[in-house]
Amino acid sequence: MATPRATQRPPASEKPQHNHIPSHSLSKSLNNGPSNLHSAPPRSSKERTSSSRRSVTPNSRTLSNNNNNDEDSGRVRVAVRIRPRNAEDLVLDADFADFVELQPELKRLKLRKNNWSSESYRFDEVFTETASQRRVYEVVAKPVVESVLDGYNGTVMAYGQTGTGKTYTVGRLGKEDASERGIMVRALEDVIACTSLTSDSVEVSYVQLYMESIQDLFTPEKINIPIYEDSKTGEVSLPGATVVKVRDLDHFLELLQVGEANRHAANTKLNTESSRSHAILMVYVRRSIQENVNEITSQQKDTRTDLLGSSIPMVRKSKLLIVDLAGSERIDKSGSEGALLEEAKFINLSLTSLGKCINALAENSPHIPTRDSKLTRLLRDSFGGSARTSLIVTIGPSARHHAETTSTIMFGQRAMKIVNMVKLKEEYDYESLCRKLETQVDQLTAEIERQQKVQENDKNELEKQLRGCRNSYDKEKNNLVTQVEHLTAEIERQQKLRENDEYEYEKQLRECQDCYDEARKNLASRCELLEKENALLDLEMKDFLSELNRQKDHNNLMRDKVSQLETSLKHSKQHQLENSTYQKVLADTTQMYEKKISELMKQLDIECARSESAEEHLDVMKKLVNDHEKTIKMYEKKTAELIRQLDIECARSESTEEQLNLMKKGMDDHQKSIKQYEVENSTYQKALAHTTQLYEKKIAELNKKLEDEHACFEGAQEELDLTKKLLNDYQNSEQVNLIT
Ligand SMILES: Nc1ncnc2c1ncn2[C@@H]1O[C@H](COP(=O)(O)OP(=O)(O)OP(=O)(O)O)[C@@H](O)[C@H]1O
Repeated sequence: MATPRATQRPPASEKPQHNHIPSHSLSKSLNNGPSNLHSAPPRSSKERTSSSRRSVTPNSRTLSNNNNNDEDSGRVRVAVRIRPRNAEDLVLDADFADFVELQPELKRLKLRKNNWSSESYRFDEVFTETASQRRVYEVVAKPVVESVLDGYNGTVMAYGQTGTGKTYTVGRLGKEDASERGIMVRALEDVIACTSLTSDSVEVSYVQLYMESIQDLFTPEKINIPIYEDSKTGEVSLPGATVVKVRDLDHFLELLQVGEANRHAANTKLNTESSRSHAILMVYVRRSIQENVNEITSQQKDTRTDLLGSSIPMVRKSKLLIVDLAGSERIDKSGSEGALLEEAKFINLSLTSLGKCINALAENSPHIPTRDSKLTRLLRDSFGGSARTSLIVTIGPSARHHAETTSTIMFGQRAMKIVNMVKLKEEYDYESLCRKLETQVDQLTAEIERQQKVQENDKNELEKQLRGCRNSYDKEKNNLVTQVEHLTAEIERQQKLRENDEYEYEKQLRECQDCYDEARKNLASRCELLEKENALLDLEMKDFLSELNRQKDHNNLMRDKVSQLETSLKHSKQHQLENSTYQKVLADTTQMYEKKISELMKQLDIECARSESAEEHLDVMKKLVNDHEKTIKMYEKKTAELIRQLDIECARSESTEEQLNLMKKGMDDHQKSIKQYEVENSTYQKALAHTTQLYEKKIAELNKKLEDEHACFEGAQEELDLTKKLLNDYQNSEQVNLIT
């Protein structure tokens, strides 16, 4: 219940309804089915919400200005629902049909006053006792929910006497049977389905108003929660209440169950099954808008791009109130006493002040007593404010409650006269812009840091590679140098060895040659000597032989002589007697000759032995010559082998020299590639410096942008604070005026 429309000034951030009137894809199904309380607005095919929505694809949300129901679109819609008869009703009220007559096809309800007169009342919808929960939701609440999704505040409220089905209609969880789900669950189901998990948010608070104290149903310890009214926007909120961000429907069902349990616990404490409090579910929907660029007028474009030179994201922050009021029975009829009476008075106070406000609004009264109770303060926006409101009034079938039913019907009738001025709750989403820019700056900074890191890494990698190359080059160079040194040393050593060997071999060869020559010479001289000796010996032998022969001849002669002598001796012996002297001389001569023969024989033996030994010596010498010849041959073979080895060594030395040349060439190539690396490295460093400069420039620009944006934001904030202050002052002065 807001101040009269004439006195309301739409805040700068809000748009009057004639610009945008909500509609939503969800009504599509309804347009073909049963009519709903709020006229279904036509859709533009252009506007579509993003595909990241949680389920169905929403349709157009823009209305043409010449909508026929334009005048009527802000009116509070009222439907009436009758509870099916229960056992008690069946026993006690057989005459019910005579008291109330429902004409759903005419959307009328007839109440019989007395036997001869009855009154007929027209509603936006009349639900019979067979109406399903789904139909009630779709007709009563769904248009409001769609409106909320389009950025308008909305209220769905159940009003009626105790036990007529308010909680059943609004708060039924339908745990066992989903078809029994009430408005709260179905509304959240649609809200969750039509919002994006990433860009939108759905939050809920659940409170009860009991004896003018607001208690948090999520955190029941929180009582006496103060109401905050935004003097500028007229928005009513409960900053002290727990706000829970809804993840999904199951999460919401859990939350609602907790709230219901807390509400039930409070009722049980009061020893009653009926709800003694008003339960209010507040659903805060925040949706970011991805507007079609073609649909933004150039003026809008200017205002949305002036500040930062780039488009500012828009956000729609709407609120849905689903209210399950306490029973509206009369105190005298309920027969309450003591504490219950006090409680009933409070319930009545809030309901009475709600009734008063409704009356004042219905009669276009200049003063609406919204501040009389917390309920009316909380519902300030719902009746005569900027919200789209649907009211479902529940009645019981019992004729015994004739007065309550009539009063409920009259309440509904008066509420139908109230016309709200629904306003789009759209504003610049500075928060998300700030977040977006901060994220962008963070991302850019991170990107720059990443790039710098990458470049640094590249540089390090290149330097590492270069170092590696240099190291491997140095290593290789050192290796090569060492190898060359080794090889040179080896070659030198080999050469030295070779020279030594050569020298040694030559020496040996020379020695061998000398030995050989010497041996040959010796052999030759020896041979000569031996030959000479041989010749001598031959001569001697010949002499000996001739001598021997001569001696033999002499001997033979001697023998002949001896035989002659012997004959003579015989003769002599004969004559011995004749000549003893002669005999003696003969014996002496024989003796002397025998002695000479034995000496000659001895000499002959000696000469033979000498000749044998000379022959033996000759054999030895011949053997020695043979051995010498063999040794010479062996030396020749060895020399040939050494010459062959020398050739191999020469070939090896040549190949080593070739290898050395190759290595030197490799070294030159390495040096060339290192030079190339150095050139590349300097190019990379230049590019790095250039990129770094670019990024630094970019960061500076972004920082400047951010600072400008902060400055704008602070300016706007200051303006906001100033306006708030002015409005507060104005309200204070108005209150002072009212009191006076
Ligand atoms: N349309 C309906 N169909 C079937 N049962 C219903 C219907 N409406 C109400 N009831 C039943 O009637 C009883 C009372 O309903 P409910 O508690 O919703 O009334 P209420 O108006 O919320 O009462 P209170 O104000 O005392 O809390 C419940 O048992 C409920 O299940």
